[in-house]
Amino acid sequence: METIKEEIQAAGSAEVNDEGTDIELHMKSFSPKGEIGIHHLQKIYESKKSRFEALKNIDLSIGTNEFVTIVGPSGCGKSTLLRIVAGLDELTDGSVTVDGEEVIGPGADRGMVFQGYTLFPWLTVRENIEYGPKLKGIPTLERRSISNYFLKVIKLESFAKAYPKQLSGGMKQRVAIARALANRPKVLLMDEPFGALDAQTKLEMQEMLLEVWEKEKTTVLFITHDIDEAIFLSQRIVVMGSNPGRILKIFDVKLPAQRSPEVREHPEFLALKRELGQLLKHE
Ligand SMILES: Nc1ncnc2c1ncn2[C@@H]1O[C@H](COP(=O)(O)OP(=O)(O)OP(=O)(O)O)[C@@H](O)[C@H]1O
Repeated sequence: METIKEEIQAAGSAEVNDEGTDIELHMKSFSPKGEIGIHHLQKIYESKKSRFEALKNIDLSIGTNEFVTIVGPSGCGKSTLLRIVAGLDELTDGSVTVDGEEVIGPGADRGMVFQGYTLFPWLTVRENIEYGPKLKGIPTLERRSISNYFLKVIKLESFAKAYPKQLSGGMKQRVAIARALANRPKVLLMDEPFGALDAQTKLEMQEMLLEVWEKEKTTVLFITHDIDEAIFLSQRIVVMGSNPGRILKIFDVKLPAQRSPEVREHPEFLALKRELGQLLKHE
């Protein structure tokens, strides 16, 4: 076992306890940054017959380990913006940077979680989590320590060998989050990840996501239609309007950093909910 311990510690990212039975991954060697810069971004969808300005003059800076949520009416360009930050869509003008480096395509520094369950059905939960690290050529032993760590974080250790079809919707999304995080992204991009879940599961997932975010120190850019969800999760909320897609207003969420379920009754929560509701009603 000593050999395993040495091998993992040499990799600089994990430690084995004294018994050597439980491989525990630590974040020592992991120094996340994840500053996102969106500068004068414009996106035009153009075909022979039509021209549609989906995003106009978007300027937004998101700091390291910040949790920012975008809300706005359907079609205002939220997903387009997120996909451009992910490098999945091309921008027309302006630029997007992560830690000062221009985004020119998808990269392991940005993890993505969508509403649809995008797990590989032919792989087990553990194999899904280990998929990214395996692609990167991370050795089996280290991959195992990564999946052990994230199985614990998402509280699905006993489902390591299960296949996606054996999981509930909430469990699948937990695995999707773990799979994205296993790549050690600096930025987690989430497009309505809890949109398809029932109300109770959604609340549980929100709490779990905040726990994970506090542990992992990743920057999160999150999209939702749900104002309560936006306020509960975020440090800042970006409200977008449509035609063309643009930023209307950015709100600081002045709630305690530690978000317990009771925070939903906080006067600041209720006041912000009213203000956001009013703003979105006119969009
Ligand atoms: N490939 C495309 N070609 C042309 N127009 C597109 C394309 N993709 C998106 N659009 C248009 O761009 C606009 C923004 O779409 P987007 O999906 O980003 O909005 P959204 O705010 O995420 O909407 P929703 O909340 O309904 O998911 C919409 O009007 C959409 O029809």
